[in-house]
Amino acid sequence: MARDEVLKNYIDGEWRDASTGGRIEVDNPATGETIAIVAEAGPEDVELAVEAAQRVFEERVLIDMHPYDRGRMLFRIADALEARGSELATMLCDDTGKALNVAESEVQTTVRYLRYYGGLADKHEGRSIPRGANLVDYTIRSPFGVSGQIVPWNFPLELTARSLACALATGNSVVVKSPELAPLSGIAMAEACEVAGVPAGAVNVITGYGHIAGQALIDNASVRHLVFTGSMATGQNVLRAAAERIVPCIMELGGKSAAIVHADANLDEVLESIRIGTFMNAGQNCNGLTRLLVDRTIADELTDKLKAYVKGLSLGCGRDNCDITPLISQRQRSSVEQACQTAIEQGARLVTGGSTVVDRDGYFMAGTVFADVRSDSALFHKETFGPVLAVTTFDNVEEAVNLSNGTDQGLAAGVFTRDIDKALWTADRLWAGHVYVNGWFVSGVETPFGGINKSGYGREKGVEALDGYVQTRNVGIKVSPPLLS
Ligand SMILES: NC(=O)c1ccc[n+]([C@@H]2O[C@H](COP(=O)([O-])OP(=O)(O)OC[C@H]3O[C@@H](n4cnc5c(N)ncnc54)[C@H](O)[C@@H]3O)[C@@H](O)[C@H]2O)c1
Ligand SMILES: C[N+](C)(C)CC=O
Repeated sequence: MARDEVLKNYIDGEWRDASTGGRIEVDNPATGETIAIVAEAGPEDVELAVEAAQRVFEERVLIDMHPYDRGRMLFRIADALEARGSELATMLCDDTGKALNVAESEVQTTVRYLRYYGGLADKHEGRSIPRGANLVDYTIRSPFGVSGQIVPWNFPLELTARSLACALATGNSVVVKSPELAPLSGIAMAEACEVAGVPAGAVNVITGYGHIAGQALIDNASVRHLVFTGSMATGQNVLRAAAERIVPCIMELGGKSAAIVHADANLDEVLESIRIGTFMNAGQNCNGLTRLLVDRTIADELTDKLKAYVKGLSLGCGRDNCDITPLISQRQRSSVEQACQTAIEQGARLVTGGSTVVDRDGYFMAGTVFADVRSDSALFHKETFGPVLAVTTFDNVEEAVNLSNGTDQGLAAGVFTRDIDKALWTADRLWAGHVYVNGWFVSGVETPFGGINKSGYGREKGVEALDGYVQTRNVGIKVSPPLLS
């Protein structure tokens, strides 16, 4: 792409400039340099996109397609993305700042979501309900219509695929609002849909700011289903708009997930989980390992190990596959720095890091560990979304579970122990959508994902996700006995 080319919105099968003529400059978080310019969609563009999606729904284009063919359409989108795999991984690296190996894995996960739900498209069945001799009764699992999908910047390609695949598999049409900080994945997804022959208007992708294009999407009367993945504050705003129109929502919000480390844990496994759970993608992971709850008897030993381990992690550009890559923006880095400052003011002990990296361009922040983090402090409760770990000690299993459950969120939780009884007892009591035992992020596209409490509701991933994209309707038929001659 030429640097001054403005990348367009994909609406009704066509590439369109923004009606406002507005544009958004996209920068590389590792350098601060502009890498692309995208059209800034306004309310008029959103209206056009929703109209196109609504027409597809009213004309029953996807509903009447054989589910097997909807599945094959998803396979073709997957093929189109896979064919550009290494190019897309590099794009993700530059657009979000993440490490190339993380970006490669995101592309693979994206392809797997599309194939997984493609395979399920003809298996999401209704049921027949026995009601006696003179009645036939069955259910139909119908799409909602236009699904408005709002995507965050931390995993923009796989999170676009995750919701879009479920929506198309079940016959909904889609308008995706890509994140303004990392909009290139949405464009790549639209390009793949075009290559795959997705009917015009079935998938529309707009790039624009949340408070303008996002707001116009959630307020649009024809949008009958919302999927929001992002922060709690924006999620509450989405819910208010949805409440006005009684629109169902899938809410995938943030977390403050804790790992419990018992005295018998394999500490090397714990450190490896911290490398990926806390520091991968600069800690910008909704289900990241952000709090470490450690048995007091091993707290000093583990904190010393942690200090050496985190200092030894490589920091640098995503293209060099470093462990700690830049944050998405200067604003995000300032917010993380502020959280560190508050932690110190509230009595936490800085073990390592805590500051921005000043000797290079980009939005880098050192890998940071705080010990003695009090359970009433902001660092214990508030999502930081940066490379920061908060360590707190416990004296017994009940206290560990209470500390883990002691925030108003509940996306993920973990336990490290060699004792299977202790692991199962704890897993049962950890109030979170996911419990990881002896390894962080041990889940896949086929395992259901979602929050408890203020981390949201509804499930993405796994077979369960499809249920959130359909409404069950019932047909009851009175059968009259035939006239006997
Ligand atoms: N649970 C999950 O699956 C999951 C996955 C990834 C990220 N997250 C969460 O996302 C957050 C980070 O992402 P973020 O900073 O992009 O979140 P964000 O809430 O700032 O933005 C998310 C999306 O919402 C849009 N938006 C902003 N204001 C809007 C408005 N008024 N109306 C409609 N849309 C609007 C943005 O443009 C963006 O596309 C973290 O809290 C993280 O935990 C959750
Ligand atoms: C997309 N995921 C689940 C890997 C990390 C969420 O931010």
